Amino acid sequence: MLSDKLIKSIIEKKSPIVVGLDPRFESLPADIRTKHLENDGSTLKAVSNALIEFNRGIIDAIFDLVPAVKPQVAFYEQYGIEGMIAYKDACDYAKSKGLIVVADVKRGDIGSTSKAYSNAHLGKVEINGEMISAFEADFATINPYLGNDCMAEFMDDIKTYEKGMFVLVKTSNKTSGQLQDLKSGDETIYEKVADIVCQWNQEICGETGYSPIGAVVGATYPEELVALRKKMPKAIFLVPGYGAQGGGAQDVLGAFNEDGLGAIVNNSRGIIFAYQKSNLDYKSAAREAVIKMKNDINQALEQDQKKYW
Ligand SMILES: O=C(O)c1cc(=O)[nH]c(=O)n1[C@@H]1O[C@H](COP(=O)(O)O)[C@@H](O)[C@H]1O
Repeated sequence: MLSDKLIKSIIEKKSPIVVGLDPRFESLPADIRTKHLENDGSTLKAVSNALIEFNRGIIDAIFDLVPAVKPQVAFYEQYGIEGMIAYKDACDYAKSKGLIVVADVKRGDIGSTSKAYSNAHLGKVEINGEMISAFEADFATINPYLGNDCMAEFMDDIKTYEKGMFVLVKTSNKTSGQLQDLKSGDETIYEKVADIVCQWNQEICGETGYSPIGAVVGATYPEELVALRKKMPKAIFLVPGYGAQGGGAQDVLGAFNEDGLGAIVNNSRGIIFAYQKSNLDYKSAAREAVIKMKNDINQALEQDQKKYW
């Protein structure tokens, strides 16, 4: 089961970290930008080729240190079809290096439309009797706003192809409370979503005790992380908001179970653009940033008596 694969890789690499592949063309190293603009002019293709070169460099620099990467589709989609070619390359290249890929697509619609999203990112499409993969990720991020049936449509593919999903429970952004913190009866909306995740966790769970149905909870809400961890013991938490959004090692401690497992912390800009605050080239700077993040989190876990290894 995918949750077992992720937990085992976290243990093997001693690294509960996911690197966010969220490239912005204007922030890429000048030599990469110049080379591709010279080759292809001011075109979407030039950008796409630059993103491919940049991402491959990042993946080469960090694949032995972390279990997973998380490409956020918006950074590719903005460049149209050419951008999506770079998105697919990020997924495929990461997988070729043994990494687990979290497709940050934040999908969810009426059931039948969700099924099409699931086909695109986790499952396959049928063409003339043949089953073919479009984008082949492992996990997808899911927006639960439309309710249970929008999530249920991903379950077939999760079971058939050993995939998983991370459901948005309490997001890291400033105004996440505007809807998510509203009360319905005794519980907030995000607690209601957590209840749904728990129900899915009863239905599917791996030998490590963790389910491939995980939860997104932001590093920027450390108290909520603690409470939600107790509420969803079998869910792996995807924790964004570390680094650029202000979260640090102490803030994410609550995401981990007493066994020292159960969470992967995402950092995108703080790793891929670490070179901007360093004298190193972009690959070495990304590697250094991952090592520092790993040490910081492991040290905090050790002090909290939660370190697994
Ligand atoms: O689902 C996500 O990954 C996500 C959820 C959330 O609550 N907050 C959040 O920042 N994210 C994503 O995590 C990444 C954070 O990027 P950095 O702030 O650069 O580390 C982006 O890809 C966001 O879209």
